[in-house]
Amino acid sequence: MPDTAPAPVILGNETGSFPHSVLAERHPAIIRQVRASLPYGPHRQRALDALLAGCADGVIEPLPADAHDRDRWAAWGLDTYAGQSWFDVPWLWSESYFYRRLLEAVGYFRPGPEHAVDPFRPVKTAELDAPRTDEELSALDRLESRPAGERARALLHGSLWGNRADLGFRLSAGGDTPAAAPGLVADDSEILWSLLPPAGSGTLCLVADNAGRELVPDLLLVAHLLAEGRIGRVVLHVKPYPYYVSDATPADLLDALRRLTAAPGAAGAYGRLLWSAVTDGRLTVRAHPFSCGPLPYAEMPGDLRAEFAAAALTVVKGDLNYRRLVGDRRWPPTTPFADLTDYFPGPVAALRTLKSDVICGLDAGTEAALVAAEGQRWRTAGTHALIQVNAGAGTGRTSGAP
Ligand SMILES: O=P(O)(O)OC[C@H]1O[C@](O)(CO)[C@@H](O)[C@@H]1O
Repeated sequence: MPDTAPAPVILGNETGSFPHSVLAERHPAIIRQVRASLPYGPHRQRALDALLAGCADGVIEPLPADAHDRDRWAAWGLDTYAGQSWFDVPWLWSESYFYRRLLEAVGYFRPGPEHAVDPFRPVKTAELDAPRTDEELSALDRLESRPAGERARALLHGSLWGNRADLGFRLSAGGDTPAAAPGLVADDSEILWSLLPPAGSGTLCLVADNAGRELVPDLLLVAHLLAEGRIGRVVLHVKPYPYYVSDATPADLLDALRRLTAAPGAAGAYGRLLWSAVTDGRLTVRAHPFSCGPLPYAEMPGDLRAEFAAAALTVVKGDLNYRRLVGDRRWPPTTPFADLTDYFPGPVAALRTLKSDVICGLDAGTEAALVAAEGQRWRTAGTHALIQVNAGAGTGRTSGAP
């Protein structure tokens, strides 16, 4: 980011701010939801009690000495932040560590009956099995007769707006997804398509966000791109363990694939295409530890950097990934997206509905209109979305143009 002075890092210590409400209200609500979803024994209940008490006024505790990932978290800053208030360290860091502590409390990484039991699985499967998912899948049949360009656009928008299906978000948004959206605050979709030309044989990296009703449309988009020959290969990056309630793990991907292949009509055909793409190696899955890391992508490790560098395009889905992509800071909203993503090793696109304060790449008129209509609520309400692309990332060019 050559000429862009770093903006202040977002912390959670301002009472009344959105980050503060996530730490003070949403995290306790998530703990309550987890204990209502699965019957944890007394030992786990006590650990959840301790985490709940610590969320309110405690300090960040280190991981147990025998935790398998203690060194990794030390490298990610735990030794610096342990002993400090959850509210006084970077918000991105404290949110991420909260999920690691939650998994510790429920014994996710420990030998025993709770080992690898996803505490969020009941809510994820309820969403995937909901009749609404059937309705969304059957809508695909109507799309089949439309021209390829129209189908592509619809599937891109399905993947984009699927990002509203975030279960953690709904815990504090009144129990349902926000009302239909007025539109995009930035739309670089033409540049995105130019990076995925017809007869393209390149690799698409898709950094997934939520499982269920977001992952399904992501998969449909990917299936379409493979079927139309716009890409030769897809690498789907998911989380190695449960995270931010609804983030997709490898198990969630299998659930989504099974859901699709069992569906009638066009959805089933897409599902079978994806199934064979997995079996013949055109669709591969990565669950890199850094995907659950508390740091911005600017600090990604070399192996991940090399993977993204080799892709024709990396599509980064969702709000959390956006925060990690541009840096979880109070950027002036007109800061160019390209300036903040130039460090990325190859062309990169963000598909995101706006659910936290971070924003960049707006033109001044758009920002002014949003503020005039809504104050600052547009930043967090989940009712706006964006498609931003930096086609020159990794080349030293700072423009969005290819
Ligand atoms: O599922 P998404 O789009 O990443 O959204 C999750 C978002 O929810 C929050 O937990 C609160 O907004 C953010 O921390 C995060 O950015």
